[in-house]
Amino acid sequence: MITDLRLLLGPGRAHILTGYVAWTVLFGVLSGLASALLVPVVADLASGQRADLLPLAVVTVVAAVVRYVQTTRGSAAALETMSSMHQRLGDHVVSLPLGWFDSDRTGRLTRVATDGTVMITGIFAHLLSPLVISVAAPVTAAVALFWYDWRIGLVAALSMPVLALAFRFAAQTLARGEARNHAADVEAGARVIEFARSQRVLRAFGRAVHGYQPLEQAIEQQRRIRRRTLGQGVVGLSVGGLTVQLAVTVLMLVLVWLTLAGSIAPAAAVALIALVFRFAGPLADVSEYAGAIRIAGGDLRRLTDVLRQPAMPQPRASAPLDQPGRIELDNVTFGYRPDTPVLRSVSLTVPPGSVTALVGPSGSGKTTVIRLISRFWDTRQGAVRVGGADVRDLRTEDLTSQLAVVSQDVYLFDDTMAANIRLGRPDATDADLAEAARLAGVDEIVARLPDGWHTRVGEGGTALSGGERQRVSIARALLKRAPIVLLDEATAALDPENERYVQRSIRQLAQHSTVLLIAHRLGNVVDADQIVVLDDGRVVETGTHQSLVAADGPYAKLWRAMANGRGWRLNAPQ
Ligand SMILES: Nc1ncnc2c1ncn2[C@@H]1O[C@H](COP(=O)(O)OP(=O)(O)OP(=O)(O)O)[C@@H](O)[C@H]1O
Repeated sequence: MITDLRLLLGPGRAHILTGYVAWTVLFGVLSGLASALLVPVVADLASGQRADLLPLAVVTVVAAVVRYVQTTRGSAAALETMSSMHQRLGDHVVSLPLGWFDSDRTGRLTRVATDGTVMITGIFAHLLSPLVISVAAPVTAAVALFWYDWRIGLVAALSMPVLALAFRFAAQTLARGEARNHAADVEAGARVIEFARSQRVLRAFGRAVHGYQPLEQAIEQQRRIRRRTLGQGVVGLSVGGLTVQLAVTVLMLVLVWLTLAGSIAPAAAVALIALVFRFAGPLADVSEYAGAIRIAGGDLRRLTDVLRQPAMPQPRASAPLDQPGRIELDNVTFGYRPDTPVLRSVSLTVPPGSVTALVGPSGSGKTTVIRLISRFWDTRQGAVRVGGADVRDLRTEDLTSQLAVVSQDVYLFDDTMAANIRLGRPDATDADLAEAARLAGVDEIVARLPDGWHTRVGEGGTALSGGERQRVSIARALLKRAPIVLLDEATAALDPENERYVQRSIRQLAQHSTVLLIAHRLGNVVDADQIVVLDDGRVVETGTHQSLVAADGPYAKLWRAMANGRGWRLNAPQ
């Protein structure tokens, strides 16, 4: 756990944690010492002598001061860990390959990032400190028992490994149960999100009212696992508690025996009983704290696991972009999974300032090409170059400054229309914004919205249609004026009005930028300077529309299928 907390704090700040733990141990030792110093006081009082209270008073005052410092150090360490946690998570998540963000991991990340704050406060305030004190104080009390009577000290020392084993068993049982609970919670959470997201489909097929089986099964499984964990947790805690009781009983028996045998004076025996309870009292809590610490440790580990995920390697400085606007895939073989290649030895060049259309049947790898150029993933074989530089030799900010991406799954933030378009270039003037919006046909959408430019578009842009969202995304790209525009035309929005705007925007974009587009519209394919045909992850043809139709190869078949309204199918009948 300490390693995970250090990782969250980041390099150069681990001393905050070490300092806090040191102060906590010191406080635990002092409170154990204060109990030990009670022994002579009680013994003197029991035998009717005058007791010297000074050492006890000094240690108590010092312990109070140490407690104050320890608590303030604890709050500071908790605050520091929380703020650095969010910062480090944020910094790291943006450097992870997009392949990492599957729905399970995203759900888990959401959970750890939101629960993380509460969890870290809890670790410092309610777990780490009590646990350290509950161990340091009894250990000091055991040393004191040795000091007063080595035989009782020996029994206390011998009981410690047995107690440690019992606490370990309790902690492991609780932690194992919690890990099962967590997995069941994540599964149930993912199914709830799936249920909410699939409402449209479920309702369309009349399934919503009949219950959603995967969700019901996940909730039932969650309930079963929680019940089992609860039972096992009780067993674990009972074993820890009973072992402490056993240790106390043995200590008391030895003490009584030694007193009856005359080895210990009755007054001293009374004082030692107090010390035995001081030894055992905090230990009784250890199994509970240790269990809770293990559980929190599991949560913490899930949080730091995100930080341990290898980030996309970044060069210290970017390679020079000596061929601005040029895109090149050089013998690229890539698969999302190592055993299933999606692109096979793909080589293609998009000259600066040209419009290149990427066509091919569904699943042929067109979107994957765009993802590799954007470096959402790294290719394992071959090279992807942007502006003449391998994308792996460019820092993220330098690569993204070269690219504007208009994808099918346009994400709009729950902000105003203006703010969503300004994402392309935050410092754009109002006039530039209006011009980009006009070209992409967003001004028409804005005119229809109740608050015009100030209308919030809802999370994910739910207030707009698919075609309208893509127009907003094109306006972003127009505003950004990046040297390269990667455009994945929306198949879902093939209405003539959209088509008109997209074509006009592409013409406009082509004036300043290289355009690589995944084309689904006849007009954009015919007008392209170059057409690259992909089939099953391979480039099967390259040329202009005329040359490819004349060649009467795969493109000509595609073209005829498309013109006949049957969509892109390489094997469509001619
Ligand atoms: N994140 C992913 N993980 C695993 N496989 C993926 C992933 N994304 C795409 N694929 C697979 O890679 C192959 C190529 O997909 P890609 O999206 O590049 O094709 P496409 O030509 O753009 O298809 P479409 O025209 O239908 O969008 C498909 O078999 C697809 O199932």
